[in-house]
Amino acid sequence: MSEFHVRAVAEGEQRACLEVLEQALHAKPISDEDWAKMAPSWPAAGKFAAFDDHDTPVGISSSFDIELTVPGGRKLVTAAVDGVAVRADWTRRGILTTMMSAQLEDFAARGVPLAALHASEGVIYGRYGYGAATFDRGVFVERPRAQVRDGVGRDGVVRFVTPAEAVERVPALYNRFEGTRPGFAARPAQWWPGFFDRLVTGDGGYRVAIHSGPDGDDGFVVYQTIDTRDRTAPERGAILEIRELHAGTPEAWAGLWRFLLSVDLVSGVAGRGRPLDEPIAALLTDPRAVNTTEIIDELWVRLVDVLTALRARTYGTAEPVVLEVLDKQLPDNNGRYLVGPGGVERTTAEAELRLDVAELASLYFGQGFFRDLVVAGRIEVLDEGAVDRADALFHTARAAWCGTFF
Ligand SMILES: CC(=O)SCCNC(=O)CCNC(=O)[C@H](O)C(C)(C)COP(=O)(O)OP(=O)(O)OC[C@H]1O[C@@H](n2cnc3c(N)ncnc32)[C@H](O)[C@@H]1OP(=O)(O)O
Repeated sequence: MSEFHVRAVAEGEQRACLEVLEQALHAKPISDEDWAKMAPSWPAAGKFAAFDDHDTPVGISSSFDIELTVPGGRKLVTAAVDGVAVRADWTRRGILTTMMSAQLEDFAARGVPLAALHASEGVIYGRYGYGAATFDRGVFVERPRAQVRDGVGRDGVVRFVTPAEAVERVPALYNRFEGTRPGFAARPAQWWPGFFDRLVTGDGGYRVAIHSGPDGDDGFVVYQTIDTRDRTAPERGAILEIRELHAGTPEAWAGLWRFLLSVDLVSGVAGRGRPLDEPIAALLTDPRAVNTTEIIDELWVRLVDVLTALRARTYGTAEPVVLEVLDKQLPDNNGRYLVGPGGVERTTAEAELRLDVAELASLYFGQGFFRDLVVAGRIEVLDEGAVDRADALFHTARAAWCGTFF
């Protein structure tokens, strides 16, 4: 059997690595035109690949640095892991495992305290210390029933912009939002060409509309319409599918929804990947016009440096708890941590709860409960009183949401 070796991707090898990814994701081969758009978002830096005996790439794992807002509002440098794939004729030989090790060691050596990714499947990343940490919601709003309440979302103006204007204006607009929501991602310059520009200048028929309030532009939406009408059912209308909707103020958010629900010949507005606590039902006269179509994990998070990550966030009011963390890949993280509202430190005190770093990661953004993972046999309880304390410390009222795909 042929052997593989994993190394950093060299300049000029990116496109061949992207081909591995596109094939594994069952996408079309990348055209020259598409590559020209993608290339700025696909530098060699931050990529590890597996190569066969002929130095042909057969696996790829990529990342770039972003900043994520953690509970309490601080921003933490995070390795955004994207573009992970192994060619179908090379799977289940340990290539992903080798690439993940190389990548995690690189993050640790560079002092990057967090890593995050969107998982294609739920069974892959737990073994590398990642846990599902934020969640999002699919919604379908039935347009004929959906009346926005009077007196909200009326003060601003919504206007279409051309793809070229969107490419020029939206990044600066987004960067002004400065999210305080846990999970919010500051998008680096590298992110925009391959994700946003490619979307709005491509042939998917996406429209971009910007909302302006009293202080200027303060929100935007990217959507496409899918016409489901035919001669036998003309009343069916089109489905308007939101791809991105971000707003800097509640009024801008309400104004954008008011606009979307006003578009004619549309029977429903659908959105995937929306925040769990987006108050669409509260905005409408008939809350039953809003249907939740799915709730699914969004960001999988890895605490690369447990102490730095735990220290970066704030905690609720409760007596401190002693957690013993187990980390097979990054053993420097092994040990006990005293976590309380006053701060976090390493300790030699007796452990009260013992858990793997993946379980801790899944609770880090304040979603989910220690109690649930105890019930599921995923946290060892050494002191029963610690479970409620840990939940009071870690859980956050506001739903964590990233809203940025990578
Ligand atoms: C962040 C992102 O980019 S998400 C996108 C991920 N990419 C994809 O889904 C593209 C299609 N899939 C693939 O390219 C590959 O199957 C990968 C990358 C998911 C896995 O690569 P492989 O090289 O086969 O993984 P590797 O051999 O290291 O497997 C390690 C372990 O995970 C298990 N595993 C890996 N992938 C899967 C899977 N999709 N389903 C179930 N188990 C899996 C293996 O069985 C193995 O288990 P073991 O240690 O008990 O033997």
